Formats: sequence, structure tokens, C-alpha cells
Amino acid sequence: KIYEDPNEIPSLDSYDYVIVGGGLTGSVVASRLTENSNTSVLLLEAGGSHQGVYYIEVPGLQNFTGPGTIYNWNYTSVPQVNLLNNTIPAPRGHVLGGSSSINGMWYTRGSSADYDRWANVTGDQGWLWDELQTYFEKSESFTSPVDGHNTSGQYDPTLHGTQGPLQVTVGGYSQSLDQLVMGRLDEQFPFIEDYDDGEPIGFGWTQTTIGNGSRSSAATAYLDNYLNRTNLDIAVNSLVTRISASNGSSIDTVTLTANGIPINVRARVEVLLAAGVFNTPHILLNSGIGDATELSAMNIPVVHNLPSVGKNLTEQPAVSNLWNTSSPVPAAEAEAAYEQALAQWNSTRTGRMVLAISNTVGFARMNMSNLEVEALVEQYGELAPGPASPHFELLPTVNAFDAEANFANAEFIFDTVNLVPYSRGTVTLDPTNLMGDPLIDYNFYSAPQDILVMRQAILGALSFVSTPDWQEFLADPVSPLFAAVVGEYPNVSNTTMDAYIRASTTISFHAVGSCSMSPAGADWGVVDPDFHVKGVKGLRIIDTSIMPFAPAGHSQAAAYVIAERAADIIKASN
Ligand SMILES: Cc1cc2nc3c(=O)[nH]c(=O)nc-3n(C[C@H](O)[C@H](O)[C@H](O)COP(=O)(O)OP(=O)(O)OC[C@H]3O[C@@H](n4cnc5c(N)ncnc54)[C@H](O)[C@@H]3O)c2cc1C
Repeated sequence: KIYEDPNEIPSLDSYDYVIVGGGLTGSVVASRLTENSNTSVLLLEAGGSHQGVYYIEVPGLQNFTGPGTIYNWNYTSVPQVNLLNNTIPAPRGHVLGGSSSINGMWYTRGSSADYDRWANVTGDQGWLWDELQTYFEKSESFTSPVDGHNTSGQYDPTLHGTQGPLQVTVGGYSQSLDQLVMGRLDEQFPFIEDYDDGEPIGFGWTQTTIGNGSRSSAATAYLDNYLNRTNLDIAVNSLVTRISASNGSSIDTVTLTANGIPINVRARVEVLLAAGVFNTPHILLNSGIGDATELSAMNIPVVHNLPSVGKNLTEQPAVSNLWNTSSPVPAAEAEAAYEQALAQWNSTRTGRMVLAISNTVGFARMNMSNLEVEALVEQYGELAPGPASPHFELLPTVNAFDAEANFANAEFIFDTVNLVPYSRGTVTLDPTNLMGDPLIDYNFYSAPQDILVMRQAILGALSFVSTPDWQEFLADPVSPLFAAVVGEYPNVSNTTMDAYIRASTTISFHAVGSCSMSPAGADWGVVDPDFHVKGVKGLRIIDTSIMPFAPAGHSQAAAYVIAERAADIIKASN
């Protein structure tokens, strides 16, 4: 049952597990643990319920859950010294389902080498790609797209689950852009049938967490069908501020506030933190678990000295390369198309609104015979975790209706993403307002190789659009800085390129790693591979903050796998 008012939580001391954060990972673990009718769970979510929220349900309306809405924590980074001191958004879902209720719905697993690296770094073979296949499959139900088109050759069914809760599909609405992209492919930009095969190099058909034309989130997939379980209680509008040990030794108490009044809930077995990459460290630090010197400087009593809390924040920098097109859609036509698409979705759950962003996406490696890349590799070594792991992503999108209706003032957007960032940032408390927004520092481009990869990604995008078909489709670059880059292509000077990159870099929405896993017993990291917080009893972290490295793709597929594995490990250990 979902309790809208935390004052109505039926019991404050009888749940086996209290899960903090009803987002992607929290929802999965709550659902899996309560499959055992003898295990009781209280899931606490700061935001409201996802149920009946139109903007969450309709894939094409995802921009309406962006910053400035109640579905979002609306965080912003601190000024980024390597980005001309620009601040960058740090959105996260503030609603049941968490960021899976507001995300772009891309489903990409990354490369096998990403997970093998997790296994190597943590010393736990359970994180190997081969070992995790069972969890990818368990979480997923690949479904047919709503336009009923023939999907043969658009994904490999042998790689996907068919019985899991989360619905995944390929795009259910075709666009003329699809053929422009697919018609461009060649040796340099090859076709890949299914980029979830562990070696994602090439352009393929986008997979998204959508079923029957609607968003499939952790909340719709893992909670909605199980709300009648008597051993699962969910309280929304419940902002958790601290965790503590009532007897001084094992964490068992979660403090939340309901309309400013504190309520303590006690867990009989364990407290599970799933508040996400920004808020899990925020709660830990406010609970006295973190770097002792930093905590003392803020007058927070130290409960456990764990210096890595809030460190290792990892985000893949992205640049949106924006063009106008040679045949823009007149505004009135675009508006009519928008109204028509909404009406169609309302009546049949089909049409443009079933499409998340675009139907195609590419993953690529740098050209190793390019002299600049050779020098880069000589200086920094191979940046990807394996030879079949990509360095950057190319993501082509046409603005659905018209430039003004969408987030970017452009008709064609070619996103370039550095998938192998080495810069590490931090999440810390604001000393002037400990309970206020965390200070988020992505620290972009502090590792010098990161901007070099971004240069190659943008050159890759420009090479992609250099053919006659694409040149006919595209008109002017939107910004003067990008126009300068395009004007100098193919011999773009580093000065021109870097001026553009530093002015234009933003996030790819895949922040992870602020409470990293490390080997059991290591003197760095925050959690052991079995999710236990190091040196603290009664507490595990089960969210994306534990990733030691970001996978070379979007983060949600990996998040589902982390949560599925966490649920199994917790079930087996208690
Ligand atoms: C705008 C956006 C677009 C994205 N697009 C994609 C995409 O297309 N593909 C992809 O793979 N990934 C995408 N992601 C990333 C992906 O959604 C996240 O990696 C994933 O949801 C993280 O899971 P999580 O459980 O760690 O955190 P979340 O899903 O963010 O869940 C954390 C939950 O904890 C709650 N919470 C936080 N603090 C408290 C507190 N103090 N008390 C109570 N509750 C609290 C939050 O409200 C939230 O519900 C996107 C993310 C965003 C924000």
C-alpha cells in the first residue's frame, strides 16, 4: 500500500528492512525482498507517487519532468572551473520510481569489459559480465513496439529476457531520420544488430524502457502490481534526514520528516540506502559517516570515519551539437503535429508520443591510427576497459515538433558523449546549510584526457555528417562557437575546438560512483562488494552511487542489475 502521509505508516518498529529512496534501485529491492511473505519492508520516498502522472507516463513528454518541476530535485552543480565557471544542471527524480520515472528511457548495458573491470577492481567475480547475464535477463521483458513493425534484425532476441517486470522495446514510431542515419553506415560507422551484446561498437536501433506505448519505470514494473502485498508498505512525501544506531552499535533507525516534524522508524534487520548518487552521500554525511576531518569542521559528530563518502563522483560529459535543417517545419505545422500526436496517444497509445528521443544511436572507438589519438594513448594508455569497448557515443535527434517546443533551440541535435571519463568529482554538504542541497562538483575535464576524447567524439560526429545526403539535410550550426568548429573541419585547431567544448559541455544524466565499491577490507571505497558500508553494522547501499566506474552507456540497465543482485545477496544473507 502507498501511504501519502508518513504519519499513517502503520508501525514504526516492525519492518525487517527500511529502504531509503523509492527510486530505481529502491523499488526493485523492495519488490524482490517482499516476494518472501515473511520479510517485511518499508520503502520511504521523499517525492510523491508516480501514479496518474501524465508527463511521466507519456514517453514524448519527458521534458515536462525536468528541472523546475516537483518531480525533480532541481539540483545544480557548483561552478565548473574547466567550463568557464558555468554551472551545470544535476537533475534527479523526486517521485516514486526516482530517476526511472523521469529519465530518457534509453536502455543500454555498456560493454562486457565494464563489468569485468568492476569484478577486477572489487575482487568479486560475481560482477563479471557473464555472471550478471542472469540478472539482465531476470529484470527484462522485451516487448513488441506498438506500431507492429517487423523487428527482425533490429535486436537480438537471444540477448534479452522475456519474463521480467521491466518492459523494453525498440522504437514504435519511425522517423525519416532513421533512414538518413542507417543509410550513412559504412566501415567507419558500422551497423550493430544489438548493442547489448557486450561489444557495443556501431550504430543500432535504440532500445527503450517502454511498453505498450507508455513509460516502464521501476515503479510501474516492480511496485504497481504488488501493492496488495501486506508485507510491503510505501510512504511517499517522506524526506529522510539521518540514519543512526539506537543502541550505539548497529544502524537501525531512520529519521524522516513529515511537514517538518521528525519521525523515527526502526528496522529489525537492516537499513538499505537507495537515495541515489547525490542524496545517499548527503544522508551519510549528515549522519556522521564520512571524512572525520571534514565532518568535524562542520560540527557534525563523527560516527564513523569513511573518507571516500561523496568522492569518486563520475559523470560522462556531453556536448549537444546543434544545427538548423534545410527544411524546417513551420511553427503552425509543428504545433498541429504536436496536438495530433497527443490526441493519438490519448486514444490509442501510438504515434510520435511513444518515442522517447530517437530510434538510432551509435557507439564508437577513437581512430587509433590518428596521430593525436596515438599520442593520447601513448601518454594515458588505453582509456576504455577493453578493446571492444567504446570511447564515445553519437546520438542523433531531430526535434520532435519544432525548435521552440523542445529543450534545445535547434532542429537537429547530434549529442557527443565521452563514455570513458577519468575526472572525478565530489558530493559534499553545504556548510552554510547542512540539510540544504548538496554541493555537487562534477569536476569536468580535471583529468586532461577527457577533453581530448571529447575532441575526437565531435570530429567523429562531423565526419558522420560529411556525406552529401547529410549536407543536404543540414543548414547552419546554431551557435557561433560551433560554426567556427564546423568552418575549420576537418583541420579544426585545438584552440577553436576547446573554446567550443568548454562553453558547451553539459551532463549526460549518468552520474554514478559517489560511494564506490572496493574490495572487502580495502582502506578506500565506501561499500564492500556485498553492499555493506565498510565498518558500519546494519547498513548497506544498493544504488548507483556504488559503481566504481561508469559503464560505457546509459546507467539504468546497470542500475537494474545492481538492484537485482543486491536483492539476491540480501535474501541469502539474512
Ligand atoms: C533526466 C534524466 C535522464 C536520464 N536518462 C537516462 C536514460 O535515458 N537511460 C539510462 O539508462 N539512464 C538515464 N538516466 C539515469 C538513470 O535514470 C539513473 O542512473 C538511475 O535511475 C539511478 O537509480 P538510483 O536508484 O541510484 O537513483 P534514483 O532512481 O534517482 O532514485 C533515488 C530515489 O531516492 C529518493 N530520495 C533521495 N533522497 C531522499 C531522501 N532524503 N529521503 C527519501 N527519499 C529520497 C529520490 O526521490 C529518488 O526517488 C537519467 C537520469 C536523469 C535524471
